[in-house]
Amino acid sequence: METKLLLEQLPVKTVTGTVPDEVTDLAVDSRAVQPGGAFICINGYTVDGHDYAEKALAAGARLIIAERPVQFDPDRAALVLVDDTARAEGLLAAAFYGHPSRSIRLIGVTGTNGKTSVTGIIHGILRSCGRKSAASGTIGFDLDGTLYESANTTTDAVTTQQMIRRAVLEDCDTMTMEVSSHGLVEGRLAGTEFDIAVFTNLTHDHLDFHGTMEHYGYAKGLLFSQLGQDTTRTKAAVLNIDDPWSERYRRMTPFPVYSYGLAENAMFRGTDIRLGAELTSFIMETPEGPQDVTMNLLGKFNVHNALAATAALYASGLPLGEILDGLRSLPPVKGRMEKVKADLPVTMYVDYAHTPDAIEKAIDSVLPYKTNKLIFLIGTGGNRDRSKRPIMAEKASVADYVVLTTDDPRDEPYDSITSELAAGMKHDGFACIGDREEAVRHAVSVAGEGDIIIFAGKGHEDFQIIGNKKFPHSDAAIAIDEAERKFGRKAGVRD
Ligand SMILES: CC(=O)N[C@H]1[C@@H](OP(=O)(O)OP(=O)(O)OC[C@H]2O[C@@H](n3ccc(=O)[nH]c3=O)[C@H](O)[C@@H]2O)O[C@H](CO)[C@@H](O)[C@@H]1O[C@H](C)C(=O)N[C@@H](C)C(=O)N[C@H](CCC(=O)O)C(=O)O
Ligand SMILES: Nc1ncnc2c1ncn2[C@@H]1O[C@H](COP(=O)(O)OP(=O)(O)OP(=O)(O)O)[C@@H](O)[C@H]1O
Repeated sequence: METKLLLEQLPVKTVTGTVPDEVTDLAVDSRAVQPGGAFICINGYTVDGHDYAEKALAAGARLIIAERPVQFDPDRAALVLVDDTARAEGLLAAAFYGHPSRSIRLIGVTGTNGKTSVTGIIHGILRSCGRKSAASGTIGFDLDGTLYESANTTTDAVTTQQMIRRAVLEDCDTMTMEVSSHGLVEGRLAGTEFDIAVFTNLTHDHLDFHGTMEHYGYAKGLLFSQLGQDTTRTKAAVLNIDDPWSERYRRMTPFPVYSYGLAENAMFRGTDIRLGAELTSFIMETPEGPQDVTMNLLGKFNVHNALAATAALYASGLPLGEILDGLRSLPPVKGRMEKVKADLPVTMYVDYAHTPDAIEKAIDSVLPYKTNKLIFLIGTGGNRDRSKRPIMAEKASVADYVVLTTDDPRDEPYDSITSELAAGMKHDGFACIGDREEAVRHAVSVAGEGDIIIFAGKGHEDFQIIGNKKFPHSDAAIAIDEAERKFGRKAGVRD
């Protein structure tokens, strides 16, 4: 791309050195720099990208975008100073990749819980209708059925624009993105044009980063204000009427609102909900009248997620009949109240609940058909929001027996995590076992025939991060192994 055109995107303070006619690539990581490319220096939480400018130049960078002067040879490269390189990254990346978000229908999904689920439901419905679709988030980047790994729920701006561009080149008509509050606050989405913004809910999480719920709530609100003010465009906000924050988000955008939830005035409303161990049924009230829905997604929270996805797709113009056919045939979202497929005398689920609200919702989803004991295993990550730990255990106390363990302990000692969880327990029926494999085995060992066990916190993940290393880990595989041992029979794992 012509350097002149690229730099027109930015409020530039100064340009020094020899400006190349063209820039061949953009990078925020010196290790990814291509000869003839531009390197953007980001001051991160761990290191300062400005300290890697020299490496970037050695790798062939011809343009350095920085907030402060760095050493460079003015005959071989140029230095562009700006106020905020994180914002610059978004604007440059959007321009460099040809503003791909303008060439595709882009749906953004934000909220404390449910982003992965709603994103997966929208993507799954579109694909089941034979449409090409892309999705990005915690699970990775899914380009119409091919999954690529990604480092974050909402990736850095360069990666984000690259993904949208790939979706455009693959002729996807829609891309659905999980939008984290971190991503919004850090400007990872600067330069990204959303058509539809979806809000799931706002409850306690990430207060180590945002400080207060008020700041956290406003961070999520950025998605709605970033829909912009150009009302000649067909855009929409999809809001959960049961969450009080929706009223504030409604006021942040001039675009039409499609509401959903269980409250009476919701445009897409769930009533007559029947929760089962394998299926969920409900009536969906819609602008086209009531519809019967039976789906493989479990738990009341998934009724909310199904309503959100339906409202978003309806707002995008997909016929209601096609949306509901897709919803009815959708498999469970990976690792979200996903039943462990094994013929055993216990019913086991793997779930990703790692916030107080998600734990409450996961337990609520099995209470209607629980006949024996409910055993609930929860953990939390190390070196992250500690204030939620006792509240999580308090919510988990509704279960008959609770196993307190770790998700990704990182550098934090097991005991510090489990003891902070234990502080919130409301009864004595619990055990603290920091080693997650041992904890999973213990949960199974105390179960009797007819009991339900929920393993929460790791969901779809097949690893555990201990220290700074990833180790293979699967709650389901360990649970099946232990259950076979306990009940003295092969599990007969089903497809
Ligand atoms: C705390 C946080 O947000 N960290 C993010 C941040 O990392 P960082 O600031 O530590 O980066 P850094 O290592 O200091 O590097 C600074 C700069 O130097 C560059 N560098 C570094 C080394 C080198 O050799 N050369 C070089 O150029 C880096 O590429 C970077 O541009 O920037 C990275 C690149 O964009 C992110 O991957 C990383 O997310 C980490 C993995 C993370 O865990 N983030 C969490 C808090 C997060 O953002 N979570 C939300 C989801 C929340 C939810 O569940 O809802 C998310 O969207 O993922
Ligand atoms: N709408 C919802 N309301 C409350 N809890 C939910 C909802 N949807 C899912 N959950 C619970 O939250 C867990 C995580 O769900 P999901 O991964 O969809 O959320 P997320 O917002 O993507 O979370 P994360 O950003 O941590 O990946 C689920 O396993 C379930 O226990």
